[in-house]
Amino acid sequence: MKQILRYLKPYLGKLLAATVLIALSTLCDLLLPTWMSAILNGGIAARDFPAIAVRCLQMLAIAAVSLASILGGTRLSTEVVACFCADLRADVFRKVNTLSFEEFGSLGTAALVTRATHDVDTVSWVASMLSGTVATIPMLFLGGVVLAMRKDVVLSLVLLAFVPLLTLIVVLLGKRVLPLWGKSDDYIDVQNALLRERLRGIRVIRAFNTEKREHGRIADATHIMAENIIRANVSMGLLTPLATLFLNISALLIIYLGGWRMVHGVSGVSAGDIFAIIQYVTMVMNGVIMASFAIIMYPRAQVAAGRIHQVLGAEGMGDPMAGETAELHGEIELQDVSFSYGGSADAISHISLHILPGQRISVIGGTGSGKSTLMHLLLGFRAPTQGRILFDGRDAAGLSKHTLRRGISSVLQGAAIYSGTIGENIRMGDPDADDAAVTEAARIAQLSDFIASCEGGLSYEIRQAGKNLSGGQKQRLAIARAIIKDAPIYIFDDSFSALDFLTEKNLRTALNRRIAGRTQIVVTQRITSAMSADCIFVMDGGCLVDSGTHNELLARCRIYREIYASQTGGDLQ
Ligand SMILES: Nc1ncnc2c1ncn2[C@@H]1O[C@H](COP(=O)(O)OP(=O)(O)OP(=O)(O)O)[C@@H](O)[C@H]1O
Repeated sequence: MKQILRYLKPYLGKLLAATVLIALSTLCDLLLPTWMSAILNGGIAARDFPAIAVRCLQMLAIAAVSLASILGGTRLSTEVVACFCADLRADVFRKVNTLSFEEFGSLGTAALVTRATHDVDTVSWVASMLSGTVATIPMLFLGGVVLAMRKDVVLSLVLLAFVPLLTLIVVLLGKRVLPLWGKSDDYIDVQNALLRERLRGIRVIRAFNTEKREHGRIADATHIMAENIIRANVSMGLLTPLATLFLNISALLIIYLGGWRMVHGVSGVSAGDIFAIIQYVTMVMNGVIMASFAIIMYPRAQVAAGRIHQVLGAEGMGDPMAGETAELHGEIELQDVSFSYGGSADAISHISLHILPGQRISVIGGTGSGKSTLMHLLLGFRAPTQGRILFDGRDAAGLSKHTLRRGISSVLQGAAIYSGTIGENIRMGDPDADDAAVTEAARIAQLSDFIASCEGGLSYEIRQAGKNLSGGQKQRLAIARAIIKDAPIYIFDDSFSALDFLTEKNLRTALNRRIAGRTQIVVTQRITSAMSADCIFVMDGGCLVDSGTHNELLARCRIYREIYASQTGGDLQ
Protein backbone atom coordinates (compact mmCIF):
# COMPACT_ATOMS: atom_id res chain seq x y z
CA MET A 1 0.00 0.00 0.00
CA LYS A 2 2.86 2.33 0.86
CA GLN A 3 4.26 2.12 -2.67
CA ILE A 4 0.84 2.83 -4.14
CA LEU A 5 0.24 5.80 -1.86
CA ARG A 6 3.42 7.35 -3.27
CA TYR A 7 1.23 8.32 -6.20
CA LEU A 8 -0.46 10.89 -3.98
CA LYS A 9 2.83 12.72 -3.44
CA PRO A 10 2.55 15.17 -6.37
CA TYR A 11 -0.87 16.20 -5.08
CA LEU A 12 -0.03 16.66 -1.41
CA GLY A 13 -0.83 20.41 -1.55
CA LYS A 14 -4.28 19.82 -3.04
CA LEU A 15 -4.84 16.89 -0.71
CA LEU A 16 -4.05 19.05 2.29
CA ALA A 17 -6.28 21.87 1.01
CA ALA A 18 -9.14 19.39 0.43
CA THR A 19 -8.70 18.02 3.95
CA VAL A 20 -8.70 21.51 5.49
CA LEU A 21 -11.80 22.57 3.53
CA ILE A 22 -13.71 19.39 4.34
CA ALA A 23 -12.65 19.72 7.99
CA LEU A 24 -13.91 23.33 7.97
CA SER A 25 -17.25 22.17 6.61
CA THR A 26 -17.46 19.50 9.34
CA LEU A 27 -16.64 22.13 11.96
CA CYS A 28 -19.49 24.33 10.68
CA ASP A 29 -21.84 21.34 10.75
CA LEU A 30 -20.80 20.73 14.36
CA LEU A 31 -21.64 24.33 15.28
CA LEU A 32 -25.14 24.30 13.82
CA PRO A 33 -26.88 22.22 16.54
CA THR A 34 -25.45 24.54 19.23
CA TRP A 35 -26.78 27.56 17.35
CA MET A 36 -30.13 25.86 16.84
CA SER A 37 -30.29 25.03 20.52
CA ALA A 38 -29.53 28.72 21.31
CA ILE A 39 -32.43 29.78 19.07
CA LEU A 40 -34.76 27.33 20.82
CA ASN A 41 -33.56 28.27 24.33
CA GLY A 42 -32.78 31.99 24.09
CA GLY A 43 -35.06 32.98 21.20
CA ILE A 44 -38.19 30.91 20.92
CA ALA A 45 -38.54 30.04 24.62
CA ALA A 46 -37.90 33.69 25.60
CA ARG A 47 -40.13 35.00 22.72
CA ASP A 48 -37.20 37.24 21.68
CA PHE A 49 -37.66 37.69 17.93
CA PRO A 50 -34.60 39.93 17.30
CA ALA A 51 -32.43 37.26 18.95
CA ILE A 52 -34.05 34.61 16.72
CA ALA A 53 -33.37 36.72 13.61
CA VAL A 54 -29.72 37.33 14.55
CA ARG A 55 -29.14 33.64 15.31
CA CYS A 56 -30.84 32.64 12.04
CA LEU A 57 -28.56 34.96 10.07
CA GLN A 58 -25.54 33.56 11.90
CA MET A 59 -26.68 30.02 11.11
CA LEU A 60 -27.15 31.00 7.48
CA ALA A 61 -23.60 32.34 7.40
CA ILE A 62 -22.26 29.13 9.01
CA ALA A 63 -24.24 26.98 6.55
CA ALA A 64 -22.92 29.08 3.64
CA VAL A 65 -19.31 28.62 4.81
CA SER A 66 -19.97 24.89 5.23
CA LEU A 67 -21.44 24.65 1.72
CA ALA A 68 -18.62 26.62 0.10
CA SER A 69 -15.92 24.61 1.87
CA ILE A 70 -17.50 21.23 1.15
CA LEU A 71 -17.90 22.17 -2.52
CA GLY A 72 -14.29 23.35 -2.75
CA GLY A 73 -13.02 20.36 -0.73
CA THR A 74 -14.96 17.83 -2.77
CA ARG A 75 -13.79 19.44 -6.01
CA LEU A 76 -10.15 19.19 -4.91
CA SER A 77 -10.57 15.70 -3.48
CA THR A 78 -12.18 14.47 -6.71
CA GLU A 79 -9.35 16.02 -8.71
CA VAL A 80 -6.71 14.35 -6.49
CA VAL A 81 -8.42 10.94 -6.76
CA ALA A 82 -8.86 11.25 -10.55
CA CYS A 83 -5.19 12.24 -11.05
CA PHE A 84 -4.04 9.49 -8.64
CA CYS A 85 -5.98 6.90 -10.67
CA ALA A 86 -4.76 8.28 -14.00
CA ASP A 87 -1.09 8.27 -12.89
CA LEU A 88 -1.35 4.80 -11.39
CA ARG A 89 -3.06 3.41 -14.51
CA ALA A 90 -0.47 5.05 -16.76
CA ASP A 91 2.33 3.49 -14.70
CA VAL A 92 0.69 0.06 -14.75
CA PHE A 93 0.41 0.34 -18.54
CA ARG A 94 4.00 1.58 -18.83
CA LYS A 95 5.17 -1.36 -16.74
CA VAL A 96 3.08 -3.83 -18.75
CA ASN A 97 4.99 -2.66 -21.81
CA THR A 98 8.24 -3.73 -20.21
CA LEU A 99 7.10 -7.13 -18.91
CA SER A 100 8.92 -10.15 -20.19
CA PHE A 101 6.93 -12.78 -22.07
CA GLU A 102 7.28 -15.10 -19.07
CA GLU A 103 5.73 -12.46 -16.80
CA PHE A 104 2.99 -11.83 -19.35
CA GLY A 105 2.30 -15.55 -19.42
CA SER A 106 2.17 -15.95 -15.65
CA LEU A 107 -0.04 -12.88 -15.06
CA GLY A 108 -2.29 -13.23 -18.10
CA THR A 109 -3.75 -10.43 -20.21
CA ALA A 110 -7.14 -10.49 -18.46
CA ALA A 111 -5.51 -10.12 -15.03
CA LEU A 112 -3.45 -7.19 -16.33
CA VAL A 113 -6.65 -5.48 -17.49
CA THR A 114 -8.18 -6.06 -14.04
CA ARG A 115 -5.09 -4.58 -12.34
CA ALA A 116 -5.33 -1.42 -14.45
CA THR A 117 -9.09 -1.00 -14.02
CA HIS A 118 -10.92 -2.64 -11.12
CA ASP A 119 -7.94 -2.80 -8.75
CA VAL A 120 -6.99 0.84 -9.36
CA ASP A 121 -10.61 1.81 -8.66
CA THR A 122 -10.58 -0.15 -5.39
CA VAL A 123 -7.32 1.43 -4.27
CA SER A 124 -8.59 4.89 -5.22
CA TRP A 125 -10.97 4.57 -2.27
CA VAL A 126 -7.98 5.04 0.05
CA ALA A 127 -7.02 8.18 -1.84
CA SER A 128 -10.51 9.57 -1.48
CA MET A 129 -10.47 8.65 2.23
CA LEU A 130 -7.18 10.44 2.75
CA SER A 131 -8.28 13.51 0.85
CA GLY A 132 -11.43 14.06 2.87
CA THR A 133 -12.87 11.74 5.46
CA VAL A 134 -9.57 11.32 7.27
CA ALA A 135 -10.21 14.58 9.12
CA THR A 136 -13.98 14.29 9.23
CA ILE A 137 -14.09 11.06 11.24
CA PRO A 138 -12.17 12.22 14.36
CA MET A 139 -13.83 15.62 14.21
CA LEU A 140 -17.32 14.15 14.09
CA PHE A 141 -16.48 11.72 16.85
CA LEU A 142 -14.57 13.95 19.25
CA GLY A 143 -16.48 17.16 18.41
CA GLY A 144 -19.82 15.39 18.71
CA VAL A 145 -18.96 13.80 22.07
CA VAL A 146 -17.49 16.98 23.61
CA LEU A 147 -20.29 19.27 22.41
CA ALA A 148 -22.99 16.81 23.50
CA MET A 149 -21.36 16.49 26.95
CA ARG A 150 -21.23 20.26 27.28
CA LYS A 151 -25.01 20.21 27.00
CA ASP A 152 -25.64 17.33 29.38
CA VAL A 153 -23.20 14.64 30.48
CA VAL A 154 -25.82 12.10 31.56
CA LEU A 155 -27.84 12.32 28.34
CA SER A 156 -24.64 12.03 26.33
CA LEU A 157 -23.96 8.70 28.00
CA VAL A 158 -26.57 7.20 25.66
CA LEU A 159 -23.68 7.22 23.22
CA LEU A 160 -21.85 4.77 25.47
CA ALA A 161 -24.54 2.19 24.87
CA PHE A 162 -24.99 2.60 21.15
CA VAL A 163 -21.54 3.42 19.80
CA PRO A 164 -19.98 0.07 20.80
CA LEU A 165 -23.09 -1.79 19.60
CA LEU A 166 -23.03 -0.05 16.22
CA THR A 167 -19.27 -0.61 15.94
CA LEU A 168 -19.72 -4.30 16.71
CA ILE A 169 -22.43 -4.67 14.08
CA VAL A 170 -20.38 -2.91 11.40
CA VAL A 171 -17.32 -5.01 12.21
CA LEU A 172 -19.36 -8.25 12.15
CA LEU A 173 -20.89 -7.27 8.83
CA GLY A 174 -17.40 -6.44 7.57
CA LYS A 175 -16.10 -9.85 8.62
CA ARG A 176 -18.90 -11.46 6.69
CA VAL A 177 -18.64 -9.40 3.51
CA LEU A 178 -14.86 -9.10 3.23
CA PRO A 179 -14.25 -12.71 2.13
CA LEU A 180 -17.23 -12.47 -0.23
CA TRP A 181 -15.77 -9.34 -1.84
CA GLY A 182 -12.41 -11.10 -1.99
CA LYS A 183 -13.92 -14.09 -3.80
CA SER A 184 -15.77 -11.92 -6.30
CA ASP A 185 -12.62 -9.80 -6.88
CA ASP A 186 -10.63 -12.99 -7.57
CA TYR A 187 -13.27 -14.08 -10.00
CA ILE A 188 -13.09 -10.86 -12.02
CA ASP A 189 -9.85 -12.15 -13.61
CA VAL A 190 -11.51 -15.42 -14.60
CA GLN A 191 -14.56 -13.64 -15.94
CA ASN A 192 -12.48 -11.11 -17.91
CA ALA A 193 -10.36 -13.89 -19.41
CA LEU A 194 -13.45 -15.83 -20.48
CA LEU A 195 -15.18 -12.79 -21.93
CA ARG A 196 -12.07 -11.60 -23.72
CA GLU A 197 -11.43 -14.98 -25.30
CA ARG A 198 -15.05 -15.50 -26.31
CA LEU A 199 -15.44 -12.00 -27.75
CA ARG A 200 -12.27 -12.39 -29.78
CA GLY A 201 -13.54 -15.68 -31.12
CA ILE A 202 -17.13 -14.55 -31.64
CA ARG A 203 -17.01 -15.41 -35.37
CA VAL A 204 -15.97 -18.99 -34.64
CA ILE A 205 -18.67 -19.30 -31.99
CA ARG A 206 -21.28 -18.13 -34.52
CA ALA A 207 -19.86 -20.25 -37.34
CA PHE A 208 -20.08 -23.38 -35.19
CA ASN A 209 -23.46 -22.39 -33.79
CA THR A 210 -22.23 -22.76 -30.21
CA GLU A 211 -23.67 -19.49 -28.85
CA LYS A 212 -25.88 -21.33 -26.37
CA ARG A 213 -23.07 -23.46 -24.95
CA GLU A 214 -20.67 -20.48 -24.72
CA HIS A 215 -23.38 -18.36 -23.15
CA GLY A 216 -23.86 -21.12 -20.57
CA ARG A 217 -20.13 -21.23 -19.85
CA ILE A 218 -19.93 -17.47 -19.27
CA ALA A 219 -23.15 -17.55 -17.26
CA ASP A 220 -21.67 -20.32 -15.05
CA ALA A 221 -18.53 -18.27 -14.49
CA THR A 222 -20.33 -15.03 -13.72
CA HIS A 223 -22.88 -16.81 -11.55
CA ILE A 224 -20.27 -17.50 -8.82
CA MET A 225 -19.25 -13.85 -8.86
CA ALA A 226 -22.84 -12.63 -8.81
CA GLU A 227 -23.66 -14.97 -5.91
CA ASN A 228 -20.83 -13.52 -3.79
CA ILE A 229 -21.75 -9.94 -4.68
CA ILE A 230 -25.43 -10.54 -3.85
CA ARG A 231 -24.56 -12.08 -0.48
CA ALA A 232 -22.14 -9.23 0.32
CA ASN A 233 -24.58 -6.51 -0.74
CA VAL A 234 -27.50 -8.07 1.15
CA SER A 235 -25.33 -8.08 4.29
CA MET A 236 -24.16 -4.51 3.75
CA GLY A 237 -27.76 -3.53 3.02
CA LEU A 238 -28.53 -4.28 6.69
CA LEU A 239 -26.23 -1.48 7.82
CA THR A 240 -28.41 1.53 6.95
CA PRO A 241 -31.66 0.20 8.49
CA LEU A 242 -29.81 -0.95 11.62
CA ALA A 243 -28.01 2.39 11.99
CA THR A 244 -31.33 4.24 11.50
CA LEU A 245 -32.94 2.00 14.09
CA PHE A 246 -30.19 2.75 16.62
CA LEU A 247 -30.42 6.46 15.87
CA ASN A 248 -34.17 6.47 16.39
CA ILE A 249 -33.92 4.46 19.61
CA SER A 250 -31.16 6.70 20.96
CA ALA A 251 -33.17 9.84 20.01
CA LEU A 252 -36.21 8.43 21.85
CA LEU A 253 -34.08 7.55 24.86
CA ILE A 254 -32.55 11.05 24.95
CA ILE A 255 -35.98 12.69 24.65
CA TYR A 256 -37.42 10.38 27.34
CA LEU A 257 -34.51 10.75 29.77
CA GLY A 258 -34.08 14.47 29.01
CA GLY A 259 -37.81 15.08 29.42
CA TRP A 260 -37.83 13.20 32.74
CA ARG A 261 -34.80 15.12 34.05
CA MET A 262 -36.29 18.44 32.89
CA VAL A 263 -39.74 17.80 34.41
CA HIS A 264 -38.28 16.55 37.68
CA GLY A 265 -35.78 19.40 37.82
CA VAL A 266 -32.83 16.98 38.09
CA SER A 267 -30.82 19.03 35.65
CA GLY A 268 -31.05 22.38 33.91
CA VAL A 269 -31.26 20.73 30.49
CA SER A 270 -33.60 22.53 28.08
CA ALA A 271 -35.59 21.46 25.01
CA GLY A 272 -32.95 23.17 22.85
CA ASP A 273 -30.19 21.17 24.58
CA ILE A 274 -32.07 17.89 24.03
CA PHE A 275 -32.43 18.78 20.35
CA ALA A 276 -28.69 19.56 20.08
CA ILE A 277 -27.70 16.34 21.88
CA ILE A 278 -29.80 14.27 19.45
CA GLN A 279 -28.03 16.00 16.55
CA TYR A 280 -24.59 15.34 18.06
CA VAL A 281 -25.39 11.70 18.76
CA THR A 282 -26.38 11.36 15.09
CA MET A 283 -23.07 12.93 14.05
CA VAL A 284 -21.03 10.68 16.35
CA MET A 285 -22.80 7.61 15.00
CA ASN A 286 -22.13 8.75 11.43
CA GLY A 287 -18.48 9.12 12.39
CA VAL A 288 -18.51 5.60 13.83
CA ILE A 289 -20.07 4.17 10.67
CA MET A 290 -17.52 5.97 8.49
CA ALA A 291 -14.62 4.75 10.66
CA SER A 292 -15.88 1.17 10.76
CA PHE A 293 -16.42 1.24 7.02
CA ALA A 294 -12.85 2.44 6.59
CA ILE A 295 -11.62 -0.45 8.74
CA ILE A 296 -13.58 -2.89 6.54
CA MET A 297 -12.51 -1.36 3.25
CA TYR A 298 -8.84 -1.05 4.07
CA PRO A 299 -7.97 -4.78 3.79
CA ARG A 300 -9.81 -4.94 0.45
CA ALA A 301 -7.86 -1.96 -0.84
CA GLN A 302 -4.69 -3.54 0.53
CA VAL A 303 -5.33 -6.71 -1.48
CA ALA A 304 -5.95 -4.62 -4.61
CA ALA A 305 -2.75 -2.66 -3.90
CA GLY A 306 -0.86 -5.96 -3.60
CA ARG A 307 -2.25 -7.10 -6.93
CA ILE A 308 -1.23 -3.83 -8.59
CA HIS A 309 2.19 -4.18 -7.02
CA GLN A 310 2.50 -7.62 -8.63
CA VAL A 311 2.69 -5.69 -11.91
CA LEU A 312 4.58 -2.59 -10.79
CA GLY A 313 7.09 -4.68 -8.84
CA ALA A 314 7.65 -7.18 -11.64
CA GLU A 315 11.23 -7.38 -12.78
CA GLY A 316 10.34 -6.71 -16.44
CA MET A 317 12.59 -7.38 -19.36
CA GLY A 318 14.94 -4.65 -18.31
CA ASP A 319 17.84 -3.68 -20.48
CA PRO A 320 21.24 -4.17 -18.91
CA MET A 321 22.81 -2.63 -22.00
CA ALA A 322 20.56 0.47 -22.06
CA GLY A 323 22.45 3.41 -23.52
CA GLU A 324 24.48 1.28 -25.90
CA THR A 325 23.92 2.47 -29.50
CA ALA A 326 25.42 0.39 -32.27
CA GLU A 327 24.52 0.34 -35.97
CA LEU A 328 23.63 -3.11 -37.26
CA HIS A 329 24.76 -4.05 -40.75
CA GLY A 330 22.73 -7.19 -41.32
CA GLU A 331 25.08 -10.07 -40.46
CA ILE A 332 23.53 -12.65 -38.15
CA GLU A 333 25.11 -15.72 -36.63
CA LEU A 334 23.64 -18.33 -34.29
CA GLN A 335 26.10 -20.51 -32.38
CA ASP A 336 24.53 -23.66 -30.93
CA VAL A 337 21.39 -21.84 -29.84
CA SER A 338 18.72 -23.65 -27.82
CA PHE A 339 15.63 -22.29 -26.18
CA SER A 340 13.02 -23.80 -23.90
CA TYR A 341 9.68 -22.33 -22.78
CA GLY A 342 10.16 -24.21 -19.53
CA GLY A 343 8.75 -27.57 -20.62
CA SER A 344 10.76 -30.75 -20.89
CA ALA A 345 11.54 -30.35 -24.62
CA ASP A 346 13.43 -27.49 -26.23
CA ALA A 347 11.40 -25.40 -28.69
CA ILE A 348 14.69 -24.64 -30.45
CA SER A 349 17.51 -27.11 -30.23
CA HIS A 350 21.23 -26.58 -30.99
CA ILE A 351 20.80 -24.28 -33.98
CA SER A 352 23.87 -22.87 -35.69
CA LEU A 353 23.55 -20.74 -38.79
CA HIS A 354 25.16 -17.80 -40.51
CA ILE A 355 23.41 -15.10 -42.53
CA LEU A 356 25.42 -12.58 -44.52
CA PRO A 357 24.40 -8.93 -44.88
CA GLY A 358 21.96 -8.45 -47.75
CA GLN A 359 21.04 -12.13 -48.03
CA ARG A 360 17.45 -13.12 -48.73
CA ILE A 361 16.66 -15.97 -46.35
CA SER A 362 13.63 -18.20 -46.05
CA VAL A 363 12.85 -20.30 -43.01
CA ILE A 364 10.49 -23.14 -43.81
CA GLY A 365 9.15 -25.95 -41.69
CA GLY A 366 6.01 -27.59 -40.47
CA THR A 367 3.74 -26.08 -37.88
CA GLY A 368 5.32 -25.99 -34.41
CA SER A 369 8.80 -26.55 -35.81
CA GLY A 370 10.16 -23.49 -33.97
CA LYS A 371 10.26 -20.85 -36.72
CA SER A 372 8.51 -18.07 -34.78
CA THR A 373 10.47 -18.89 -31.63
CA LEU A 374 13.67 -18.42 -33.62
CA MET A 375 12.46 -15.00 -34.84
CA HIS A 376 11.54 -13.98 -31.27
CA LEU A 377 15.09 -14.81 -30.21
CA LEU A 378 16.50 -12.65 -33.03
CA LEU A 379 14.21 -9.79 -32.02
CA GLY A 380 15.43 -10.06 -28.42
CA PHE A 381 11.93 -10.87 -27.08
CA ARG A 382 13.46 -13.88 -25.38
CA ALA A 383 17.01 -14.86 -24.59
CA PRO A 384 18.51 -18.22 -25.64
CA THR A 385 18.74 -20.76 -22.83
CA GLN A 386 21.96 -21.94 -24.45
CA GLY A 387 24.32 -20.64 -27.14
CA ARG A 388 24.92 -17.19 -28.59
CA ILE A 389 23.33 -14.93 -31.16
CA LEU A 390 25.74 -12.55 -32.87
CA PHE A 391 24.96 -9.47 -34.93
CA ASP A 392 27.92 -8.30 -37.04
CA GLY A 393 30.07 -10.50 -34.81
CA ARG A 394 28.84 -8.87 -31.58
CA ASP A 395 27.01 -10.94 -28.99
CA ALA A 396 23.36 -9.85 -28.87
CA ALA A 397 23.61 -9.96 -25.06
CA GLY A 398 25.93 -6.96 -25.34
CA LEU A 399 23.53 -4.94 -27.48
CA SER A 400 20.79 -2.72 -26.13
CA LYS A 401 17.14 -3.38 -26.91
CA HIS A 402 17.17 -0.02 -28.68
CA THR A 403 19.93 -1.15 -31.04
CA LEU A 404 18.11 -4.39 -31.85
CA ARG A 405 14.75 -2.72 -32.41
CA ARG A 406 16.20 0.04 -34.54
CA GLY A 407 18.18 -2.49 -36.53
CA ILE A 408 15.33 -4.93 -37.22
CA SER A 409 12.00 -4.19 -38.83
CA SER A 410 9.48 -6.97 -38.55
CA VAL A 411 6.02 -8.22 -39.33
CA LEU A 412 5.07 -10.73 -36.67
CA GLN A 413 2.70 -13.60 -37.09
CA GLY A 414 -0.93 -12.49 -36.71
CA ALA A 415 -0.15 -8.92 -37.84
CA ALA A 416 -1.43 -6.60 -35.11
CA ILE A 417 -3.48 -3.68 -36.40
CA TYR A 418 -4.63 -0.83 -34.18
CA SER A 419 -7.63 1.46 -34.21
CA GLY A 420 -6.78 4.72 -35.95
CA THR A 421 -6.32 5.71 -39.59
CA ILE A 422 -4.54 3.70 -42.25
CA GLY A 423 -1.85 6.42 -42.26
CA GLU A 424 -1.37 6.21 -38.50
CA ASN A 425 -0.99 2.44 -38.65
CA ILE A 426 1.68 2.67 -41.34
CA ARG A 427 3.46 5.55 -39.58
CA MET A 428 4.04 3.36 -36.52
CA GLY A 429 7.06 2.15 -38.50
CA ASP A 430 8.38 5.69 -38.88
CA PRO A 431 6.51 8.44 -37.02
CA ASP A 432 8.32 11.15 -39.02
CA ALA A 433 7.40 9.76 -42.44
CA ASP A 434 5.61 12.21 -44.74
CA ASP A 435 2.52 11.35 -46.82
CA ALA A 436 4.64 10.56 -49.89
CA ALA A 437 6.65 7.96 -47.94
CA VAL A 438 3.47 6.45 -46.49
CA THR A 439 1.90 6.26 -49.96
CA GLU A 440 5.07 4.63 -51.36
CA ALA A 441 5.14 2.01 -48.57
CA ALA A 442 1.46 1.31 -49.22
CA ARG A 443 2.18 0.97 -52.95
CA ILE A 444 4.90 -1.61 -52.32
CA ALA A 445 2.58 -3.49 -49.96
CA GLN A 446 -0.02 -3.60 -52.79
CA LEU A 447 -2.43 -1.48 -50.80
CA SER A 448 -2.85 1.41 -53.27
CA ASP A 449 -6.09 0.15 -54.84
CA PHE A 450 -7.58 -0.60 -51.45
CA ILE A 451 -6.64 2.82 -50.06
CA ALA A 452 -8.05 4.53 -53.16
CA SER A 453 -11.34 2.73 -52.61
CA CYS A 454 -11.55 3.85 -48.97
CA GLU A 455 -13.36 7.04 -48.10
CA GLY A 456 -10.66 9.50 -47.02
CA GLY A 457 -7.80 7.38 -48.38
CA LEU A 458 -4.99 7.29 -45.82
CA SER A 459 -7.36 8.93 -43.33
CA TYR A 460 -9.75 5.99 -43.48
CA GLU A 461 -10.51 4.90 -39.92
CA ILE A 462 -9.63 1.35 -38.98
CA ARG A 463 -11.72 -0.17 -36.25
CA GLN A 464 -10.27 -1.90 -33.19
CA ALA A 465 -7.84 -4.71 -34.14
CA GLY A 466 -8.60 -4.10 -37.84
CA LYS A 467 -12.16 -5.46 -37.61
CA ASN A 468 -13.15 -3.68 -40.85
CA LEU A 469 -10.24 -5.16 -42.84
CA SER A 470 -9.82 -8.54 -44.50
CA GLY A 471 -7.02 -10.87 -43.38
CA GLY A 472 -4.98 -10.02 -46.51
CA GLN A 473 -5.52 -6.25 -46.01
CA LYS A 474 -4.30 -6.54 -42.43
CA GLN A 475 -1.18 -8.41 -43.54
CA ARG A 476 -0.41 -5.86 -46.25
CA LEU A 477 -0.93 -2.97 -43.83
CA ALA A 478 1.51 -4.59 -41.38
CA ILE A 479 3.98 -5.10 -44.24
CA ALA A 480 3.68 -1.41 -45.22
CA ARG A 481 4.38 -0.50 -41.60
CA ALA A 482 7.55 -2.62 -41.64
CA ILE A 483 8.72 -1.35 -45.03
CA ILE A 484 8.47 2.32 -44.11
CA LYS A 485 11.04 1.71 -41.37
CA ASP A 486 14.57 1.97 -42.68
CA ALA A 487 16.46 -0.98 -41.18
CA PRO A 488 19.36 -3.27 -42.16
CA ILE A 489 17.34 -6.40 -41.27
CA TYR A 490 13.73 -7.25 -42.16
CA ILE A 491 11.82 -10.19 -40.71
CA PHE A 492 8.50 -11.34 -42.16
CA ASP A 493 7.00 -14.09 -40.00
CA ASP A 494 4.25 -15.86 -41.92
CA SER A 495 3.31 -12.48 -43.38
CA PHE A 496 2.17 -13.46 -46.85
CA SER A 497 -0.08 -16.41 -45.96
CA ALA A 498 -3.35 -14.51 -46.54
CA LEU A 499 -2.29 -13.13 -49.93
CA ASP A 500 -3.26 -14.69 -53.23
CA PHE A 501 -0.46 -15.92 -55.45
CA LEU A 502 -0.42 -12.90 -57.81
CA THR A 503 -0.59 -10.30 -55.02
CA GLU A 504 2.26 -12.03 -53.17
CA LYS A 505 4.33 -12.17 -56.37
CA ASN A 506 3.84 -8.44 -57.07
CA LEU A 507 4.47 -7.55 -53.45
CA ARG A 508 7.66 -9.62 -53.21
CA THR A 509 9.00 -8.13 -56.46
CA ALA A 510 8.39 -4.56 -55.23
CA LEU A 511 9.69 -5.46 -51.75
CA ASN A 512 12.92 -7.00 -53.08
CA ARG A 513 13.55 -3.86 -55.08
CA ARG A 514 12.85 -1.62 -52.11
CA ILE A 515 14.99 -3.45 -49.58
CA ALA A 516 17.69 -4.72 -51.92
CA GLY A 517 20.99 -5.03 -50.06
CA ARG A 518 19.27 -5.47 -46.69
CA THR A 519 19.04 -8.79 -44.90
CA GLN A 520 15.60 -10.27 -45.41
CA ILE A 521 14.21 -13.26 -43.48
CA VAL A 522 10.89 -14.68 -44.62
CA VAL A 523 9.31 -17.30 -42.38
CA THR A 524 6.79 -19.37 -44.24
CA GLN A 525 5.09 -22.70 -44.62
CA ARG A 526 4.55 -22.13 -48.34
CA ILE A 527 7.17 -23.51 -50.68
CA THR A 528 6.35 -20.85 -53.31
CA SER A 529 7.19 -18.13 -50.78
CA ALA A 530 10.50 -19.76 -49.89
CA MET A 531 12.00 -21.09 -53.09
CA SER A 532 13.43 -17.88 -54.55
CA ALA A 533 15.56 -17.13 -51.45
CA ASP A 534 19.37 -17.05 -51.57
CA CYS A 535 19.34 -19.60 -48.77
CA ILE A 536 16.51 -21.64 -47.26
CA PHE A 537 16.68 -22.96 -43.70
CA VAL A 538 14.58 -26.07 -43.15
CA MET A 539 13.31 -26.62 -39.63
CA ASP A 540 11.77 -29.68 -38.07
CA GLY A 541 11.00 -30.39 -34.42
CA GLY A 542 12.96 -27.35 -33.23
CA CYS A 543 16.09 -28.34 -35.16
CA LEU A 544 17.65 -26.87 -38.25
CA VAL A 545 17.75 -29.93 -40.46
CA ASP A 546 19.33 -28.43 -43.58
CA SER A 547 20.03 -25.23 -45.47
CA GLY A 548 20.76 -24.32 -49.05
CA THR A 549 19.14 -23.12 -52.24
CA HIS A 550 15.90 -24.56 -53.55
CA ASN A 551 17.66 -26.86 -56.00
CA GLU A 552 20.25 -28.01 -53.47
CA LEU A 553 17.55 -28.86 -50.94
CA LEU A 554 15.37 -30.61 -53.48
CA ALA A 555 18.35 -32.73 -54.31
CA ARG A 556 19.33 -33.72 -50.79
CA CYS A 557 16.78 -32.78 -48.09
CA ARG A 558 13.98 -35.31 -47.56
CA ILE A 559 11.84 -32.97 -45.43
CA TYR A 560 12.13 -30.17 -47.98
CA ARG A 561 11.19 -32.55 -50.76
CA GLU A 562 8.17 -33.72 -48.78
CA ILE A 563 7.02 -30.14 -48.25
CA TYR A 564 7.58 -29.44 -51.93
CA ALA A 565 5.68 -32.52 -53.04
CA SER A 566 2.79 -31.94 -50.66
CA GLN A 567 2.29 -28.39 -51.93
CA THR A 568 2.97 -28.74 -55.63
CA GLY A 569 1.57 -32.20 -56.17
CA GLY A 570 4.96 -33.15 -57.60
CA ASP A 571 6.42 -36.59 -57.00
CA LEU A 572 9.10 -37.15 -54.41
CA GLN A 573 12.40 -37.18 -56.16
N1 LIG B 1 4.53 -19.11 -25.36
C1 LIG B 1 4.78 -20.40 -25.45
N2 LIG B 1 4.82 -21.15 -24.34
C2 LIG B 1 5.11 -22.47 -24.40
N3 LIG B 1 5.35 -23.12 -25.54
C3 LIG B 1 5.32 -22.43 -26.69
C4 LIG B 1 5.03 -21.04 -26.71
N4 LIG B 1 5.07 -20.61 -28.00
C5 LIG B 1 5.36 -21.68 -28.74
N5 LIG B 1 5.52 -22.77 -27.97
C6 LIG B 1 5.89 -24.11 -28.40
O1 LIG B 1 7.14 -24.03 -29.07
C7 LIG B 1 7.17 -24.83 -30.22
C8 LIG B 1 7.56 -23.99 -31.44
O2 LIG B 1 6.54 -23.04 -31.64
P1 LIG B 1 6.66 -21.92 -32.78
O3 LIG B 1 5.53 -20.99 -32.64
O4 LIG B 1 8.01 -21.35 -32.73
O5 LIG B 1 6.50 -22.81 -34.08
P2 LIG B 1 6.30 -22.33 -35.58
O6 LIG B 1 7.23 -23.15 -36.39
O7 LIG B 1 6.42 -20.88 -35.71
O8 LIG B 1 4.81 -22.80 -35.84
P3 LIG B 1 3.72 -22.17 -36.84
O9 LIG B 1 4.27 -22.30 -38.22
O10 LIG B 1 2.55 -23.05 -36.62
O11 LIG B 1 3.52 -20.79 -36.42
C9 LIG B 1 5.80 -25.45 -30.33
O12 LIG B 1 5.89 -26.77 -29.83
C10 LIG B 1 4.92 -24.64 -29.44
O13 LIG B 1 3.92 -25.42 -28.85
